[in-house]
Amino acid sequence: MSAEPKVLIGVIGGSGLYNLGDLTVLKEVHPETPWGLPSSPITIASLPSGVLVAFLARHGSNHSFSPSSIPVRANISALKSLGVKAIIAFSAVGSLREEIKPGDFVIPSQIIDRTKGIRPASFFEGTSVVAHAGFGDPFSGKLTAWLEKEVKKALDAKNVDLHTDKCVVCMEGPQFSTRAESKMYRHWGGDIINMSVLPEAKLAREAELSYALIATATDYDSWRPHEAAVTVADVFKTLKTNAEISRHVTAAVLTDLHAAVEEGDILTESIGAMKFSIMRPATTSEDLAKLHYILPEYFPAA
Ligand SMILES: CSC[C@H]1O[C@H](OP(=O)(O)O)[C@H](O)[C@@H]1O
Ligand SMILES: Nc1ncnc2[nH]cnc12
Repeated sequence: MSAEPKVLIGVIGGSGLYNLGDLTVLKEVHPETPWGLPSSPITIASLPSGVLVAFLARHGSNHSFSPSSIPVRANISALKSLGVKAIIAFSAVGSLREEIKPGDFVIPSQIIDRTKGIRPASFFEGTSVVAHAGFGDPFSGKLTAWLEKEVKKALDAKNVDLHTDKCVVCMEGPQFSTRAESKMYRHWGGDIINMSVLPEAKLAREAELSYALIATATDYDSWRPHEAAVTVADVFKTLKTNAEISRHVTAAVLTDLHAAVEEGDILTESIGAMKFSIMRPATTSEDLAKLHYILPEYFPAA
């Protein structure tokens, strides 16, 4: 009897990327988690190599969730419940640098948090548990390094530029930034801006999942003097091409990434990341059951 194929990699699609193209869809699941339902049903699909991938549309299949109302805890916990160990998240971003042109791809290494505290950003929120995850390096270093090499090869074939080691500013939205804010983010060291890498990256860290972002630039935000400030119409201009290139990237890298994840080294930073983060254990059976769903190693079944 052969073992069930594993779904080790989750892909989160952002604005414009609502499916991974013509992969073989095996099933769709929509698990009810302790934090509710994910944004959309999760598609389990097979690559031509037979490798399986779980795909989730961050804003829902019809883009029904605004960035501030995405059920991120449900999304991350649902992916983990399927056995996912590493997440590749795609995001449409504004560029804060002249050299990052609309149509370019960026794999960032840092985040500046400009969300407004209205998004639930921890699995421990509302429970008796107090925990503090390390977040100095908000993306998985090993996964990012692996992607930098392999995504570059895939993009070279399409003549698309890749920028690495950049800083993404995550703003609340839904309105875009003012010109003054956009200029300030450049002074702060921001290179690109979006509305959705947080709390996704924080929750992936708490769930001990490896997480990396592949950002696709759509516009120059609002910092350029004498140029119009960004509108959704600008974003739409490159969204379709960026989505096609994103599908090319996933088709090119996911089989080898699955092998690398299975081999294990990529996961060594994320697995065990929460081991010394918990200050106060669960004091109620409800909290224990809830957190067992996301971190069974530290919250064993009663
Ligand atoms: C459509 S412009 C603003 C919207 O686009 C980005 O979405 P995602 O990161 O999911 O690709 C940005 O973060 C905003 O949510
Ligand atoms: N300029 C911008 N600001 C915030 N999120 C974005 N997503 C795409 N472009 C953006």
